[in-house]
Amino acid sequence: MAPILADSTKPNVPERENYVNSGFVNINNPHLDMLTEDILYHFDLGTKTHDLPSMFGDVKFVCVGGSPNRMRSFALFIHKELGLDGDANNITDICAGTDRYSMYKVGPVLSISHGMGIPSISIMLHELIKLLHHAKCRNVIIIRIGTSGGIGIEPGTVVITDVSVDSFFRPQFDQVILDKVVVRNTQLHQELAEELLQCSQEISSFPTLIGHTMCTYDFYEGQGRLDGALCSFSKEEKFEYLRKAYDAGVRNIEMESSVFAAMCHLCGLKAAVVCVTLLNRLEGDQISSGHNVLVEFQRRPQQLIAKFIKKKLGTSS
Ligand SMILES: O=P(O)(O)O[C@H]1O[C@H](CO)[C@@H](O)[C@H]1O
Ligand SMILES: O=c1cc[nH]c(=O)[nH]1
Repeated sequence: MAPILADSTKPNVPERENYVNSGFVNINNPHLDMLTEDILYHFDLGTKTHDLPSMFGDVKFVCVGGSPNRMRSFALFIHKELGLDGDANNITDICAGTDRYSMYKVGPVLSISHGMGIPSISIMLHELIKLLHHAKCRNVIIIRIGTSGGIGIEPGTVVITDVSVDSFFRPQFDQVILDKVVVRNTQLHQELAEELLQCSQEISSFPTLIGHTMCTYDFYEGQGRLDGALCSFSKEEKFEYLRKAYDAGVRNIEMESSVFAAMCHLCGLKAAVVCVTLLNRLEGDQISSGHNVLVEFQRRPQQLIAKFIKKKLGTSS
């Protein structure tokens, strides 16, 4: 078993200490200075081929979510909400040269897809954080707008994560680096979470709460589902586990929040995770709501974030 080390950047320091770097993104990699060109391969962007400061220098909000279609819809929605000039339908995918991720820029808002699971979002975040650094962006807020399975709460509830926990309900992300496991802090920005909750109270058309989010490596066995191709536990064991999770403060389960929280924290990015719950896992495993209901649920985090962005920009009515 590889040794478990705490991250050298003191994972358990109060989060604020990471947000005092004049607002710039903290890149902690001395090797990058040695590169004559940095190629962001999965974005099809690079420091020699693109003028990143002029393309992205004004970005203040980055919204990420699993699906390319959702992130395009969000871009169209935010274009309308911010009352920006031009035809939103002309918004183009900045990463069209690769089919890994989709990226749309709408005024100060960047909307990017990250695929499913920790490895996929982690690759995206490495390149996104370097992009924000190369573009000299300052005071960026990053928010994951996703879907999740709820525990003991009404489907359609929006959960704002205070801390992401692992399958053992520990507030940590274990990053394997070479032959070591480095333990990283998964706390999200508390003030930002409170601000978002405040915004949700002004919308009030759907329930919203702050709670712990459990991040797993899998949708089926990893989330205690009885309906995967493989299942080695009983119904009773499943419910015992989900009840334990609930008692530990977990209100929803998804698959990216831990590495998202850890990487954003280390790089000094103010981050939030806002996920709608598609079902109550104490009532079932299959996502059986109709298409229209699911589409409406997925819009809830978008509505909340649009309200928040407008408020921040001072364009809220
Ligand atoms: O709705 P998104 O952002 O894709 O997130 C959730 O949905 C996927 C599983 O269906 C996982 O990626 C999970 O984290
Ligand atoms: O149950 C669910 C629903 C959406 N996403 C997940 O990861 N789990």
